[in-house]
Amino acid sequence: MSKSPNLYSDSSVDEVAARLRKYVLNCQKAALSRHEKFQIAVSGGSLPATLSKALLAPDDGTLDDKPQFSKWEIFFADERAVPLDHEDSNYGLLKKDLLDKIPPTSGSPQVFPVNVKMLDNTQELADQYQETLMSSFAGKDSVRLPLFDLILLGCGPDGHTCSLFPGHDLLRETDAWVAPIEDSPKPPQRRITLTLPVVTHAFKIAFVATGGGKKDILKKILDTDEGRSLPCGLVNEQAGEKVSWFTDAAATEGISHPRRGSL
Ligand SMILES: O=C(O)[C@H](O)[C@@H](O)[C@H](O)[C@H](O)COP(=O)(O)O
Repeated sequence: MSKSPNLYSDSSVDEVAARLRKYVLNCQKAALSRHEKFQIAVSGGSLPATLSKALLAPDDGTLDDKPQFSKWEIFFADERAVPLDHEDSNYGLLKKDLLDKIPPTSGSPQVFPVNVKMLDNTQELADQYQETLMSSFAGKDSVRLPLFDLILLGCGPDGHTCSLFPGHDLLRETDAWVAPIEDSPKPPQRRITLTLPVVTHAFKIAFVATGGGKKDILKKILDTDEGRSLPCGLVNEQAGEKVSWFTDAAATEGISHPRRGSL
């Protein structure tokens, strides 16, 4: 069993964003030294806004403090089966919150949205996205699982993450890298998602959860046995110290998690 996840709790969202920036840039540095690119996956929800706050803050002038966006490959940890300009699209959200705001001088990331020609069939949408991952991660070699440098996730009030929901059959998926879901309890119902083995295989996994609305679920996930079987709890259990939680004081009130890391 791997060690516990790291838990960082700051007093404000601005401080969470500052810490997240440092963490993402550390991950970027490690990734660039491994393979000269930075391959990440991001979810929807409130994450893109916090990520934008983190990454678009002024840098300190050193290379280590600059997002080198031209070396980034951005994939989606989950996506809704809607057109890219639809208000429910995670791509659309990331575009609005982050991509459109990156100054031209900072370079442009390569972004991998879903193939909108497949929106009518979520199985095909998932299969196509898996093909996209295969060509980006496998090259000519066949790999068992894609190895993301970093996966950035949110945590839902029921403990879901990506579009992996508590008690859903998808949590038992072991073959597919990307799977369809047609009965998401969080609207819209039709989505695709990275599967649990892909998430836990990543080099690093970061959860960003802020605000008093996350307090009860974070306590459950981080402090109770029941929470271990929730999707976020499963990621914690299976990926251990590769996981870091970026939270604020409102979200962690009353938590007695054993390892409050410092970064
Ligand atoms: O597309 C989605 O619905 C998300 O990827 C989902 O997993 C989200 O990250 C959580 O629901 C947390 O959302 P909030 O950060 O808005 O609470």
